[in-house]
Amino acid sequence: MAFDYDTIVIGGGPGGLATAYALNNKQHVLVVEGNLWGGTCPNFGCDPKKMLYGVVEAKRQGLRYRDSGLKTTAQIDWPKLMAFKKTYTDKVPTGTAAGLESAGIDHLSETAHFMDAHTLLVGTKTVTGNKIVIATGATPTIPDITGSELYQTSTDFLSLPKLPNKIGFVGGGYVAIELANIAVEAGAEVYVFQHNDRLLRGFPENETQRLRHILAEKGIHFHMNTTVTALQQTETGQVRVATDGDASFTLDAIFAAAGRRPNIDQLDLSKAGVKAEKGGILVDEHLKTTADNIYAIGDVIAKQAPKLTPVSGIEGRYVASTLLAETVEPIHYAPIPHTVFAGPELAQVGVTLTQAEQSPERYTVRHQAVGNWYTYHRLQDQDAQVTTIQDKQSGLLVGAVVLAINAEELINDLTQLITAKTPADEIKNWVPIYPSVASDLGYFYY
Ligand SMILES: Cc1cc2nc3c(=O)[nH]c(=O)nc-3n(C[C@H](O)[C@H](O)[C@H](O)COP(=O)(O)OP(=O)(O)OC[C@H]3O[C@@H](n4cnc5c(N)ncnc54)[C@H](O)[C@@H]3O)c2cc1C
Ligand SMILES: NC(=O)c1ccc[n+]([C@@H]2O[C@H](COP(=O)([O-])OP(=O)(O)OC[C@H]3O[C@@H](n4cnc5c(N)ncnc54)[C@H](O)[C@@H]3O)[C@@H](O)[C@H]2O)c1
Repeated sequence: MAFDYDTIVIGGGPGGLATAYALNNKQHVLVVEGNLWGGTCPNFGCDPKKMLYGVVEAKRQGLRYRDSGLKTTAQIDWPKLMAFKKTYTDKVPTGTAAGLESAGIDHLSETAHFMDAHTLLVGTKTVTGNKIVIATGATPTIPDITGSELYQTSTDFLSLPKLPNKIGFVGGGYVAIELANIAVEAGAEVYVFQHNDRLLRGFPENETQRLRHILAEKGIHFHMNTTVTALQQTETGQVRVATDGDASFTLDAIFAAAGRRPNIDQLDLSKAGVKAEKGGILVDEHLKTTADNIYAIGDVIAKQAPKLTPVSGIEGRYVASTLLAETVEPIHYAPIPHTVFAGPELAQVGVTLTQAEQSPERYTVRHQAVGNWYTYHRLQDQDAQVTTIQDKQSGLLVGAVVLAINAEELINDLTQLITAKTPADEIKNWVPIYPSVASDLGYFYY
């Protein structure tokens, strides 16, 4: 049977675009996007978030330097901050579509629905593909409670024309912590409601508690072991937030940050024989779904790997090389660093602290309070902490946790050492800029 396309990619985010560009010029490819070209990350995720974070963190750095010769009364002008964000985000959808156009990749701005394993309804058009790659990402989960229509999401937060005075976040994960930090730094009164006693699960508890303490000192009110049970609009347009405890709260806005669910509602997966569970589309170690000709990648799949932009890209390029018969190997993930941008940042990579503590015969764990080291003293980051995990037999670095200003940079450098399996004596011959984050690297390696 002749198909319209060799491969159709559903979703024009980091994963789908990586697939399409890797297949381009080798296959006849179509990409379909039902909302904004570029997907979550550049339109309502990582990129706009970090533009806001960069500015509020500059204000915070000013405060850190207040006893170091910097006189500052910096304040955040929210409308101008939003305008700054829009200087980047406004151009993303058109710029992304223009990039596809100039690369000669066919693309349709419509939502796709399966009709069968090879056929999609895209708007009013029917298109067929030999292979199909699902890269439809994820969307915020809205807790199912009375008044849930009053919840806003991270997408709304990142476009707020005016910063509300009193803001609540439900959830204690990446989104809640990062946005709560931006909101409190920008001058809002901020409440975080977490249904259990653990923030940022997946990161070591000691570090998450330190971070919570730092954020509480900035003014964030943490309500742990608190479940929000109902929301109600007040006559003045505020939101009354009822909880399972004694307290209730009247806020100007409340945001659901209770995780993200896979974008599969519109796909009609059953018509194509593709199976999914709560965490996402089921795939094998080649990222093939339960239908033989259909693959799935990125945030939409059920997986152990973190749901992050670079991971979607890796999976997109991997599936492309599978489709081009360039590889028959199962997907392999290099160590994946992740960071919570919360002023300071909490970052980790590789073997986790829990894994290391469970196998003391295998790993050496070193916790270092580095606040008095030159780098962190200069930055006035007295709380900085670095934990390294080394393999006892080889002496190689295999994991790290960093809670510090610029943790993203240090964790990137440590990731490089872990990935390249760089031994300590090789670092000694390496000449980084001094003084810099990289010039500390040797001190983390024994
Ligand atoms: C607030 C926030 C901050 C984040 N910060 C970071 C960060 O700092 N670093 C990081 O690495 N990650 C971050 N992430 C996660 C990151 O955004 C995602 O991991 C990444 O965007 C996933 O890429 P994807 O291509 O798999 O999915 P997406 O980017 O979600 O793209 C999927 C696309 O598919 C489209 N689509 C869905 N259904 C259909 C359909 N039926 N037909 C056609 N198109 C469809 C969607 O409209 C969307 O554009 C953040 C996420 C959020 C929400
Ligand atoms: N810096 C980054 O890399 C970054 C930033 C933002 C988002 N992300 C990605 O986006 C994903 C989603 O982030 P997220 O913060 O929405 O999810 P998350 O999974 O990180 O955290 C969800 C939080 O909500 C809580 N929760 C779950 N169900 C709840 C309920 N019914 N009521 C109240 N609380 C509930 C959980 O205990 C958890 O604390 C992340 O896991 C990550 O993959 C990454």
